[in-house]
Amino acid sequence: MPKKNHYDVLVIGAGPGGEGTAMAAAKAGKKVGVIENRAGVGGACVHKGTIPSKSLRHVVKQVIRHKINPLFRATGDAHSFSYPKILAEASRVIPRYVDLHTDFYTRNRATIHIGEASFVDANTLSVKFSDGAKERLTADTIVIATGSRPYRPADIDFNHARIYDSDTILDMKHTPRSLIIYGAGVIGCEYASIFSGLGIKVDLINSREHLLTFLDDEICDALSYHLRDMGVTVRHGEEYDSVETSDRGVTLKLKSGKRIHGDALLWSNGRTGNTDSLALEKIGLKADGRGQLKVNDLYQTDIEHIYAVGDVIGWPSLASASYDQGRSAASNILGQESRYVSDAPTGIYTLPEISSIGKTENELTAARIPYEVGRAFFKNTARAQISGEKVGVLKILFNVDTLEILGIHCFGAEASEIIHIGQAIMSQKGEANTLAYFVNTTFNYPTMAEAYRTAALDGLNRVQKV
Ligand SMILES: Cc1cc2nc3c(=O)[nH]c(=O)nc-3n(C[C@H](O)[C@H](O)[C@H](O)COP(=O)(O)OP(=O)(O)OC[C@H]3O[C@@H](n4cnc5c(N)ncnc54)[C@H](O)[C@@H]3O)c2cc1C
Ligand SMILES: NC(=O)c1ccc[n+]([C@@H]2O[C@H](COP(=O)([O-])OP(=O)(O)OC[C@H]3O[C@@H](n4cnc5c(N)ncnc54)[C@H](O)[C@@H]3O)[C@@H](O)[C@H]2O)c1
Repeated sequence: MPKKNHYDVLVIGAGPGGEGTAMAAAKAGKKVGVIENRAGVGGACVHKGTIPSKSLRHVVKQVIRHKINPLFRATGDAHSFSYPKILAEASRVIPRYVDLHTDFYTRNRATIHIGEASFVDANTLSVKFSDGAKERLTADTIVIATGSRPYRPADIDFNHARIYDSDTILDMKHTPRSLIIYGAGVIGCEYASIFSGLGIKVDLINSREHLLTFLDDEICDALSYHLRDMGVTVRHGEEYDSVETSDRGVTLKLKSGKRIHGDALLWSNGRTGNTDSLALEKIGLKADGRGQLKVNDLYQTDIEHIYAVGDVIGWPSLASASYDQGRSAASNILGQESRYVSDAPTGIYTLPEISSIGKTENELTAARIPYEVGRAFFKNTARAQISGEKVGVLKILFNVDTLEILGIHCFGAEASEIIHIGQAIMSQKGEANTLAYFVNTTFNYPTMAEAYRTAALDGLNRVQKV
């Protein structure tokens, strides 16, 4: 094998997981190669997932403001914003992001090979290029960061012009009047917000009994209320039976006998790990039924020098966690101390957004931990009064005896930013993590962070001894 084709570390996939690994290993002086089967770096995160959906949401938020703000309403007709137009605006961020991150690889001398990787043996990968040519690369260590893609049941015709998943919805060329979303997980709820925000009638079909069951009940209820308030019809406990299509639309038949009609269908019911093209059988590794790989706390697969990070290992399947898992895998490869990523906060970009960290009320009750709740409603903060973003609440759950903060749950504007203040305090050891911080520290005013002080005072008032 020519020396130029041998690497210390070879990474498959240039999404957040692959980038985190590649950057950390390259900075430590390792010779790093990255194999990526898309034309540009960034992974599904940049091309199909986090970045386009958040950018789309950002533009939709601007449209909503435009529609409701009397100052702008007089200047034009907000209804002329079609989905393709909004998509075009939102998509501008992608090439900028790809250029920026390509530079990161180049500056750190990590070589990118654009092609499809598959195993030849446990130290050799074959790369198939778009023209059919192949090249072999070898490495001491290999990191699988191949991510995931939408799960597509065999009985749904995803080639039909009216049926989309979260990848293909980013190519939709028309503005439907009504949209059925099947699957009310994070992706389903975020897109329900986006499309209802555009004035499109949305039917959100959930196979479970509540939305996003991992959230605190109160936050779940608030999300349901606000989705319905935006015109989304939410149906729980429903399972699809079949999908019928015509040139004009889609009918989703449910096992309960209901027939839901829509101009288009967005299927967002789970994802599959990208492992089927890796020829894992050549090295004796096996993915589970969802295409995911099992790893230990060091992100090693059953083969010591083959690691896996990101969506391909399943939970929590977040860009934030994937990047840090990649950095941790690199630390392990380098023989340094590393962190198993188990503390990622939840950030859900519905309208309004949701963020949380730590335990929910249900979890604390089940564990018989004596806790109390301190709440602050955004409508009572000066900053929310000024910005007009008055919907929202910050909840702090704390131990009644020690005042230790056990969980923070936030619903409303900038929730995913605000959460980090609480996260920083919760990560302190011992007495440094108490409610007292928020009442004994002066914060900028007017800010949304004021909600922490209000919630802490509310909580303390509840535990004052009589
Ligand atoms: C609609 C949507 C919205 C999301 N929003 C958020 C959010 O707001 N916040 C958040 O934290 N997370 C969000 N996520 C999740 C986030 O995008 C993923 O967790 C993240 O992309 C996972 O990173 P990764 O590096 O594991 O994989 P990916 O980003 O999927 O990258 C893996 C790359 O490897 C490539 N690849 C696969 N197989 C091969 C092969 N054999 N050879 C070469 N290359 C290969 C893939 O094509 C891909 O480009 C969202 C996801 C979706 C779908
Ligand atoms: N803001 C964010 O952080 C964000 C946004 C979008 C997506 N994501 C990530 O993408 C991942 C995929 O999102 P999603 O909405 O496609 O899927 P999801 O895992 O949230 O679930 C979507 C739906 O699929 C079904 N489902 C999922 N797993 C199932 C199982 N094991 N058994 C039965 N039914 C199951 C459920 O009906 C659920 O309503 C999420 O796990 C999330 O981490 C994150």
